[in-house]
Amino acid sequence: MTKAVHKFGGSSLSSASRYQAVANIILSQCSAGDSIVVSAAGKTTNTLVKLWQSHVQGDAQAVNDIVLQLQAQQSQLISELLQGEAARELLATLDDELRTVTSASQQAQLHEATLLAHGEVWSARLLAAYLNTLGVQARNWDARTLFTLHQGQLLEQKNQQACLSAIDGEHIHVVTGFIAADSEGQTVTLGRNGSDYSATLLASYIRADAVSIWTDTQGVFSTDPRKVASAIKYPKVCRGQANLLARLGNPVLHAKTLSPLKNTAIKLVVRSSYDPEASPTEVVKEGYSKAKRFITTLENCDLVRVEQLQAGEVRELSQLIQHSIHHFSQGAEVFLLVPAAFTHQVVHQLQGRANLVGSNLNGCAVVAPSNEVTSLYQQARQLLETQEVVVRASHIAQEYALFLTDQLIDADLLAVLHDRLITKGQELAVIIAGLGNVGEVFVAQCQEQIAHLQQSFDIKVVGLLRSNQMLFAASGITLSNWQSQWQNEAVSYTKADLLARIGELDYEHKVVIDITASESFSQLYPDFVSADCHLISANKYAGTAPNDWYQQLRSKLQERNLYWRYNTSVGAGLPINFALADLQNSGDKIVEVEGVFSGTLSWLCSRYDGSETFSELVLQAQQLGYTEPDPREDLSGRDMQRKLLILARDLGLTLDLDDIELSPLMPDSLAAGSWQDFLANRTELDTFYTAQVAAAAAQGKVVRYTGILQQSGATLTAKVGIAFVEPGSALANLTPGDNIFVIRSQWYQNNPLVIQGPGAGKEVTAAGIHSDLYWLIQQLK
Ligand SMILES: NC(=O)c1ccc[n+]([C@@H]2O[C@H](COP(=O)([O-])OP(=O)(O)OC[C@H]3O[C@@H](n4cnc5c(N)ncnc54)[C@H](O)[C@@H]3O)[C@@H](O)[C@H]2O)c1
Ligand SMILES: N[C@@H](CCO)C(=O)O
Repeated sequence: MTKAVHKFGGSSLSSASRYQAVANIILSQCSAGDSIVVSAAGKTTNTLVKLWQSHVQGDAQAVNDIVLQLQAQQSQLISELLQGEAARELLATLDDELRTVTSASQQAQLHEATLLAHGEVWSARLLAAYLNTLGVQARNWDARTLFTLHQGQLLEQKNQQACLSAIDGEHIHVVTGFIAADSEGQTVTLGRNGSDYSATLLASYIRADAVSIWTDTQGVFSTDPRKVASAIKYPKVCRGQANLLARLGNPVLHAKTLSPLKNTAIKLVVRSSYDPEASPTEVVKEGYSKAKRFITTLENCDLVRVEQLQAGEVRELSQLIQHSIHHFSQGAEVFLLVPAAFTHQVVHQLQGRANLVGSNLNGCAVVAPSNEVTSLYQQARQLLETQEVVVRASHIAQEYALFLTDQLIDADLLAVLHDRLITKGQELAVIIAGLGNVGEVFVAQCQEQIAHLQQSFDIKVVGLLRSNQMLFAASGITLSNWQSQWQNEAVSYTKADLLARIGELDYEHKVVIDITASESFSQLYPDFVSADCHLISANKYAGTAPNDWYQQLRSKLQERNLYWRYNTSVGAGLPINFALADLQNSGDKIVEVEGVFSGTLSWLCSRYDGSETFSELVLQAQQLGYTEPDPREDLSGRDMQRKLLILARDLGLTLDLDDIELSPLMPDSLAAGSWQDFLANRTELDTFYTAQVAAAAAQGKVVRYTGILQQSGATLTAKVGIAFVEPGSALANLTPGDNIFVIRSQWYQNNPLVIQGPGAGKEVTAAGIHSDLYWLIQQLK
């Protein structure tokens, strides 16, 4: 049986609705035998610390006020989550505990760690009780009965026995984080981020398979994503780098968290309790992931020079102040980087061997693969200089460069540093789905194109997908002979297989390029976005999906800072979406887009002169690679209707497909049945079309298939259909296969902006997809 430990931090439990979200995660991801380690809800620990300070200052009024505040907060959580007896029981216990706190304070018998422990005890008790009301067999554990320390050292054997006998396979075990007991049974705390440490300790004692740290960020990023929007979430980070980051200011993982995992195969992942579907970061053993680039910031530290630093002394000091301390040697001297609040304690402990050499320092550290550190150090130094940041001290080591400065590295400066130092030298994994007309040409062009793009970005095609088989190679497929690799290595796959392979990719960036004509493939987009993939589509289904689904996809992309390009879905390689976006971004207001947006229908109408039947021409258009897999998608007007909807949504309109009026270029009788049925009855199409031609000719006109999107005040016109146009007009004189987009806007009112050119065809479409890929890379660089 596999066992997992999940840890939820304070922000994940900050309100009743957050508890409910956590319970949902537990319901969907946990099974009996799993353990849930919890921190104190929201800011409860801070409030308890304030209570302690008021007690120390002898401020009885403040103690009372804070007790009332805690009572109100906890009672509210209990009452919102539990009912009846379950609620009454917890409220009564809470009252008893707070009464004991007040009287202990009055009698000067309050004990700091015991007081702080209440936060975790309340969370574990409430979560277990709430899970029970949901029908989960949950049990709540006070970690003081599981973890014992003697003189600051864990009693490993005793703890392991206690944990193994407590954690049975029948329950979900909700365990308090942060707290333990000493050998006299007194409460001790495990320090900052102590609950993460509790989770990995418990996992090591019960020999769990995996630990998930659920937090408010989606994983480990190249820098703080709250400050830098373009921070890159890494799918995998090595334990060594994670450890170093923890000591150099990255708040996601504490150095201590990793120590119980040493010499174990326990998997550690960091994921978001706010977005459980988002792919996590896995912290892996050395050698299981390439080293990445990071930049962290440091605030308010002191630099202390130490004489004769003993082995293990830094660990003891970290234990003492319950905060990780970074140390390094420069020349023959050893330095400690200590959070300023603890310098006094550290200097005191070192008994005359410590000298303060810099105080109130800020700064940053660049953590990177060792062969890149020297050049990054030089670039960072120069950048800091140009930004007029005074570097008081710096240090370069094998895996990082450290800069200690007077000024704070604020979000703007961090964004500049991140942009110049971290986003370079990254890799993009490309997954191409659909190896039909366009897809095959795209892959053939890829070899040369990627060599060209490679100059600025490392790109690897890692996946090729057909509807039933895929070829996946995480280190890259050799494009010069992908066909023979396909013959030997392609395997059939399910959606789950595909998502698992994408989830395993150790790349900074990933993109799925959809060159299928498959609606079901487009329905996987939300999963791709959850796996942090950018999207490029030639396929029109996602862009024309029902509005709610479409909007959710857009928000999800935005939340994750991911891009979606689909320029070829309208007008093939023509820059129509670019043009509309540019006009709007520069303040213009588009009032009308009119024209011919189907390569197939343009080709058919322009080529038809009566010398060949219309259906004969349809088969030729299919051969030329203009049509959709089933050309009735074109003849029905549906494909052009989709294009008009994509344009309308780009203009900010909230429409669905059926809001666009449509008249087909084929008789309704041919819509049903298979393609073979269509072929058997194709004369019906010929009769239909000749009738249209005759009707147009009677008016001195010719047949074309056109579309219009027009906004006039509150009136919106959106339709595609058969039109009879003047023989000399621009619509009549299109080169067969060309599209034309006539754009009227505030700025292009009387003399419209016209974009015209090939609107279908495998070469131009494949080239258009390369243009989308190029655009994506420009954004990522
Ligand atoms: N042909 C053009 O000129 C043109 C222009 C612009 C956009 N497009 C769009 O490009 C897409 C591809 O067009 P095409 O002409 O190459 O079509 P196609 O039918 O020749 O190729 C599509 C390929 O996708 C594969 N496929 C289907 N479902 C799949 C799945 N679930 N996973 C992986 N592969 C799958 C099919 O087996 C087929 O090989 C369509 O969406 C089309 O609308 C085409
Ligand atoms: N079948 C489509 C392909 C381009 O989207 C057309 O003819 O326009």
